[in-house]
Amino acid sequence: MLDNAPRGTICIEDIEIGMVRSLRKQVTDRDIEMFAEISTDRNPVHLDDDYAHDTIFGGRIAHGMLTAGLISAVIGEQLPGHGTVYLGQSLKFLAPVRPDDMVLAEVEVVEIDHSKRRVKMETRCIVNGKKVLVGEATVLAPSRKFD
Ligand SMILES: C[C@@H](O)CC(=O)SCCNC(=O)CCNC(=O)[C@H](O)C(C)(C)COP(=O)(O)OP(=O)(O)OC[C@H]1O[C@@H](n2cnc3c(N)ncnc32)[C@H](O)[C@@H]1OP(=O)(O)O
Repeated sequence: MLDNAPRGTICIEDIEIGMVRSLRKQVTDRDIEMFAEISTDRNPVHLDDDYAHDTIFGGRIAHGMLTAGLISAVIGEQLPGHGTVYLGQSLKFLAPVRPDDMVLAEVEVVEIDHSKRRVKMETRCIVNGKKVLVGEATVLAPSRKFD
């Protein structure tokens, strides 16, 4: 399930420190199976109940990069939005995301370099009020001058 968050582009000229955008998505078994298919990462901790039961997680969990993909979606669809180029992203996976967890993915602008059109953002994913992923993104933002 995806929020009906506004889509589009916020150009570098309109981006301000402290701006926040987010989406909510429930991570389903189907998402995990599709991500395994697309990425070819078939680690049984994601796909095999019996195997996952005997791990530190006690059950299947989502791929970390699937969760991280939700950050990419906020950046590419909302802030800055369409036309953004991802330059870098750090990630720390702090807690597992389990099938059917509702993930809130959030990005917050912390630094803007207008001369280079670069924006740094704190990025985080939250499940039931707990941070499961944190990191920092650097992006090249679209500009009205290059429309
Ligand atoms: C490749 C794929 O197929 C596999 C995947 O995608 S797996 C899915 C993605 N990963 C996860 O879901 C893991 C989520 N993380 C966790 O569940 C926990 O971090 C952990 C179980 C791995 C460790 O938790 P815990 O044993 O409770 O560790 P502590 O909280 O006690 O912390 C101990 C120190 O380690 C530091 N630390 C913990 N997690 C991270 C992290 N993700 N990145 C960096 N550092 C981490 C923590 O700060 C503590 O440090 P300190 O200096 O001792 O205070």
